[in-house]
Amino acid sequence: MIPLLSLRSPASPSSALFHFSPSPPFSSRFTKSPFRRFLPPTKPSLSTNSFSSTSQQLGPQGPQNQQAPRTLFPGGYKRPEIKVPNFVLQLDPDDVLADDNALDFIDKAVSKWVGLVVLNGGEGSGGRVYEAARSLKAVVKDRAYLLIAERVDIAAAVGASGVVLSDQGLPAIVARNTMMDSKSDSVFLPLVARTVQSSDSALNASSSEGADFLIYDLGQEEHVNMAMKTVYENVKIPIFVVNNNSQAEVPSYTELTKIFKSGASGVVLSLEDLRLITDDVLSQFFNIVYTTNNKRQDESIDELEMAEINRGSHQKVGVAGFIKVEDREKQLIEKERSVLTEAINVFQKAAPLMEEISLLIDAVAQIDEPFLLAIVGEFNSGKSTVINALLGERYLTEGVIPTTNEITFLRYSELDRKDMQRCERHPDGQLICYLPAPILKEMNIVDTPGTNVILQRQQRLTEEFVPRADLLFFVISADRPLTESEVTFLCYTQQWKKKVVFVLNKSDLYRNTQELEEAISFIKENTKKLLNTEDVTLYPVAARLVLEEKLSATSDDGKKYREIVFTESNWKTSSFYKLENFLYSFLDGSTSRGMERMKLKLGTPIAIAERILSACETLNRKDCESAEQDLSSANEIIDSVKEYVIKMENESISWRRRTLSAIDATKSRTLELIESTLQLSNLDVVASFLLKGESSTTLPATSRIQNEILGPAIADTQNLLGDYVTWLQSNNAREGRAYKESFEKKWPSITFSDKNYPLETYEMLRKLDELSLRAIENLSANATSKQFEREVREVFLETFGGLGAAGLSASLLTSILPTTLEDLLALGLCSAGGFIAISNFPARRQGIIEKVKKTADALGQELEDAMQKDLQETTQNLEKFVRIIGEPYRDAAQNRLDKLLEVNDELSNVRGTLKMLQVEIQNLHVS
Ligand SMILES: Nc1nc2c(ncn2[C@@H]2O[C@H](COP(=O)(O)OP(=O)(O)OP(=O)(O)O)[C@@H](O)[C@H]2O)c(=O)[nH]1
Repeated sequence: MIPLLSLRSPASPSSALFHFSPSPPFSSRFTKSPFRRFLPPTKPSLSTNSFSSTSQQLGPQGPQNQQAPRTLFPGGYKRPEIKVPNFVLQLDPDDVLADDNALDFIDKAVSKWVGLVVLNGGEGSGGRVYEAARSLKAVVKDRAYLLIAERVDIAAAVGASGVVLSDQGLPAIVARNTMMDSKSDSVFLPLVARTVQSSDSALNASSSEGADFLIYDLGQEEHVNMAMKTVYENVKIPIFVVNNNSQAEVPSYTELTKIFKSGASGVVLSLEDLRLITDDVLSQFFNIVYTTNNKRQDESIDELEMAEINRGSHQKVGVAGFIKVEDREKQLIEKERSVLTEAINVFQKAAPLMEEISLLIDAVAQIDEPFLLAIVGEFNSGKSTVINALLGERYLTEGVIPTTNEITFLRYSELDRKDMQRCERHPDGQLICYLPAPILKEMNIVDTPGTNVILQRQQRLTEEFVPRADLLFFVISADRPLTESEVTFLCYTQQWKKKVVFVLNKSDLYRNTQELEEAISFIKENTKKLLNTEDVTLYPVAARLVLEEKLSATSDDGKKYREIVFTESNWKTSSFYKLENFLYSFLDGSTSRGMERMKLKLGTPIAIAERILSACETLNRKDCESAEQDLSSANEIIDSVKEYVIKMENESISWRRRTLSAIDATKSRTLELIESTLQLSNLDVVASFLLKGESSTTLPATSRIQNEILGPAIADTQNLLGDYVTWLQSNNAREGRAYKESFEKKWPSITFSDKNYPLETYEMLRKLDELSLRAIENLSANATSKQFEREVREVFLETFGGLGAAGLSASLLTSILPTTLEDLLALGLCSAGGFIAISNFPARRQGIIEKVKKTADALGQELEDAMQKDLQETTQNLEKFVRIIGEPYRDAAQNRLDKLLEVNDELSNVRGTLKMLQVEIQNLHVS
């Protein structure tokens, strides 16, 4: 850790910019940090039953509802970012449960001003806290972070973002791990905040504890201003202040501004406080804050630029931090810049939410920056000591406990004294220190936090920094060569294709060269396998001894040290010199080592681009699959109407059968009646026709036909067909609704107003000509029975009309013969008597029977056709309806697929261009 010799306003409010990542990594001064965009999902997250299961959703608006892909960093976790300045709303369970309006108010508050909601869990009963936490979670959603104070169990149970621990509460690491176990599917690490009441505990919580932010209760501090100053200057995580002893009812606008200006990241408010502060005050406060911050940011950039100019322009000389570069190389750098700029455009199109793209943006912006050497390794391996030994001064703090908590960026600056340095805290949190060490004229060196520290934040900082380094010095401690966690970290560095030089530090711990050689060969053997290369560079060093030698050397620039190195054959010091030589040989672009440095430097952004490209390709492939799936699902739904049609056809068979069997039954009963009426033996009828003539009263059979057969049959059939029509219409309406719902449910992100559909769309579901009903509506029992009577009368008259009263006696014979067979006998007898006319009777009767049968069959056919037509009309209407409402979904899927395929082509082009660029870089040779 850098001793703050001339720390320039390190924690001025300018560091409290708009987003504060709890563990912000390095980012270039002039570009935004890539990790700033690790924002909490401020919009409601993607619903699981959305159109696709992957990143993009269908929609006329395009893929803006894209879900963030998991990060490329190990474990796939992101550190949640806390927006500052911000308000913390602190609530008791009673605030939430006892007050009916509270939830509405909280809803409004999180939509506007409040970024963090803390529910006090310490004192209330577990049940009430849980109940309140659930209600809060339902209201807050993902718009703000919900944290539960002191109750890790409840925070885990309700899926809260994290916990707030009191001064004496659970260790942060225990709370975080418990939360992580319960949130195994979350991309975001849980937040752990600590309530502190003194500057000492604030410092402790932020550094060794690894809390993500602090709630600082000023009520216990005697010298509030002094305590605040100490805390703000030394604590690098967001601090929200609360004054539980304050007499003031509610902080005024002036107070809020004062608190903010003092360096706090925000204020903790109760529900009551927040209710009393008007929206005007809050919006005014935020306006002022943002304006002030923007101004400060601009100012700080100006100052930094000035500092750059004052420092001298050696870093601007040359290209990409190189001296002696040829035109060819310059052209290559420009080419790389343009290729990568184009690649960035494509990546942003392919995966707009992939935060790592900003890594590439930064890398491209830094293409002209000096070579970046990062020293990585486990904590306590001696990273800071190695750097100090390289620089020849104890600039960085060394120690047996984790001492480097931040990314510390070392740059050259001409300062008056050799042991002098000037450090600045970058708005993103890392330290930039300007030192007068000559080696920094040619490269920037970065000290990173140890990788196997229990504080996850530090490990993440280093992991996130790795992609941007041009060369890694992997420091291994001689007392534990190549641990499991080192192997894991090493494999991670290879995901970014990093060139690694191993530095086996603390070699002085070995008793003899044999021990040293054994260690070297053990490390080399294993790293060769791990890195799949024969070319492993390893330097055994004893950095502490070298540093001491250098410090005790009298002359400048370590001349004495070099003399020692050359004169002494002590490997403990001489091997460090080899490491330095290796590094210095990198400096000259006209040598092959220097050229390798150039290749590494140019390779850094390309490796990042390749990694992002692979991620984009995977994402695009999945998205294409899901778009194809969506398209075929939409088509399947539309086509599934055919199955519905078949089902309806099948079901309609029974309706038709019922109708036909009703007609059949009527026909049979009518025929029966005809048979029984049209008999020669039916003397009553004959007599009544013959004697009474046309004016005779209606036959009993006629009224039976009308009242008992046709009347009820027609009414029944009309009802049946009425039911049939209703069945068709209601099925259509229900099915149409179901189709619409299934589209909406499957792809909730797509919303179409009904106005977008043609006017008659919904009408289609009801529309029906009702041909079947119309076919029967004119059928009258009265008219038909009259017709029947006429026919019967005709038959009788034609048969018996010529006999007269005398002839009738012959026919009396038949009065005792009741059946048709008997009719025939009667016919025989009568024929013998010469009554020929009677012989036509059976044929006439058969004629009527045929006629009735024909009429009934024709009616059956007519009804069947009409019913079929009604069915067709309804199913066709449904098909049309489903096509109309399904079309937008299908089109959206098709459009999305087309766009994705376009992006896929562009990604392939990027891959090709990157490959060519890589070949060109590999072909760079010393001229
Ligand atoms: N014996 C021996 N001890 C060393 C050597 N180099 C460093 N140390 C000691 O190892 C301890 C850790 O050194 P640091 O340089 O702070 O280690 P670091 O890797 O930067 O530690 P963090 O910043 O906490 O990750 C200190 O006590 C150093 O004095 C060495 O060459 N030999």
